[in-house]
Amino acid sequence: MFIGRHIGAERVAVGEVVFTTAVVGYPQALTDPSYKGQILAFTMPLIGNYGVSEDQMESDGIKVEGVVVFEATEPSHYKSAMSLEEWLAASNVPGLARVDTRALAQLLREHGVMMGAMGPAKPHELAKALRRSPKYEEASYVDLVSVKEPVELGDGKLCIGLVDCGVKRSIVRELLKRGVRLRIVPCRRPELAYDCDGLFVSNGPGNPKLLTFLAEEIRQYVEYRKPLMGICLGHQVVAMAMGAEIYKLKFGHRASNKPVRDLAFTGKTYITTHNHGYAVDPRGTELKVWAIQPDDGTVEGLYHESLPILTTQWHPEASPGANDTKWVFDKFVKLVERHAGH
Ligand SMILES: NC(=O)CC[C@H](N)C(=O)O
Repeated sequence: MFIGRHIGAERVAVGEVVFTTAVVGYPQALTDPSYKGQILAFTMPLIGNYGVSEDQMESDGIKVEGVVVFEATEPSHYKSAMSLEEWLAASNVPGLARVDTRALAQLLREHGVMMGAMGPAKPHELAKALRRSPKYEEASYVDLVSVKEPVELGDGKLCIGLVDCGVKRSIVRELLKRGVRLRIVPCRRPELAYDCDGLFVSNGPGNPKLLTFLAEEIRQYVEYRKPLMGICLGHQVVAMAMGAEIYKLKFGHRASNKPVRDLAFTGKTYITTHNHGYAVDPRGTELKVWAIQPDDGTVEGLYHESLPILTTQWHPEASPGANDTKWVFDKFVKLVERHAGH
């Protein structure tokens, strides 16, 4: 039990408690749909210094269930529209401040991530809320953050279909910047984009093992031998489609300075942004590993020798984080161009 100062919405939240060691980028993290179902603790002790503005949002609003910080600071930035506390209150999301989030991170590192409840309530009420809530691994979140109907964006010649499991705005921006047309389709209806020149499966929340319906669809798409890319949840789903196993990491990778070693294309080690609790074991499949996380050997990138498949477990769009691996988007768009004969 951690006791702190209640901030934000006056209500109880339940979710899987995870931590990020990112130092800046809290507006992007809080609005990343991949965090749906999770309570996010920041080990960086000062959160809120530069307030909140629309251009930092990765979706239409806060997606985490609850926020844990040491100090929720008052903003000082010319673009800031409101403080972290005001934003949480306006978004109906509870927060907990004055918590030793580094001690919380150590606890999660030792015992692994776990479900938690937080809010202005008595311990037994929180315990009850926790008991009543479905477990993170068993709950399906993608439908809550996917588009309901297809959306077309951009006006390039090349068309890329984007299967939306909760895509970050910065991924959409990176693809559009490269002059393509995007057809964003609901995660349950990927076939609406099969006639595009390439297919992209987005990041997203929850346990990838619950997405067998999507992996099955992607397996069929692979038969067309058209370009296919996945980021994070998308990487996991593409790997599942090719027969890979998924396992859960003890406490995940959530940071904006994780190393990724490129073993195949550039031979360099990059500083990258991560937000994943699950990982892929591609042994026994036709997929080849092109990138790993050197600290624990986690598979971070996959490709296929004869099919145009490219994936990353980390977030090359960064946001928040270093822009060192944006070239992965160039690589995919070139692949799509080549296959489309442009
Ligand atoms: N950012 C993501 O796409 C996260 C994928 C998945 N929910 C995981 O935790 O591993």
